[in-house]
Amino acid sequence: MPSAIQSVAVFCGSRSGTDPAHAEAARALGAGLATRGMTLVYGGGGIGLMGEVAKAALDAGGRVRGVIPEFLTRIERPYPALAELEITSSMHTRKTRMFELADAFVTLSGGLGTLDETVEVITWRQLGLHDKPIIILDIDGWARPLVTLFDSLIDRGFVAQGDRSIYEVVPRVTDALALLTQVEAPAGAAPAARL
Ligand SMILES: Nc1ncnc2c1ncn2[C@@H]1O[C@H](COP(=O)(O)O)[C@@H](O)[C@H]1O
Repeated sequence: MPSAIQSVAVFCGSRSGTDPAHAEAARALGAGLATRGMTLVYGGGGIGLMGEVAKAALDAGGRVRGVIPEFLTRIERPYPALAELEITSSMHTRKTRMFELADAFVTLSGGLGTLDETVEVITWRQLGLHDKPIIILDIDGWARPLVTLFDSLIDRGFVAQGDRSIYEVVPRVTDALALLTQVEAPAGAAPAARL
């Protein structure tokens, strides 16, 4: 039975980028999820946009669940006030665990790690392993080159036309939050063993 979205994995940068709009968006997203009663699932770090989104969600009284591989705890420094932090043995188990904990995914601006996480949940949905909503935020034009690449892959016949509907691209945090309150959480997803 589909139900309301209760937990959202946010993929975002371990750096904050050059434009303060990215950090503002991270804070708005964290606070917005918290005030809507949605749990934030994220990579557990206390740095960059990851730290901003977690702090904002916690400050707004939200539930935050961090998932970080042991080797990264010294680099991405878990957010100090985080009560719920799972430490995994590898990047792969981190990604699988974040996938399991989330009803939906939101990509905020970030670097290569953010790209990897985003493309992975898109491809898992393309392969029919899940039906969870995927929202890409285009803050300060961050997502435009990515969307252009995806569209080019469709135009060149490497990706099916219908796969364009796997993800939504929105310009504002308020649009992402509105979508999350409208869509339903899918009934089931692939067991971790299939990921
Ligand atoms: N290859 C990767 N797969 C998944 N996640 C990764 C990978 N490389 C880095 N990450 C994590 O993603 C976030 C954001 O990284 P940015 O490169 O700053 O976007 C961070 O937690 C990385 O550990």
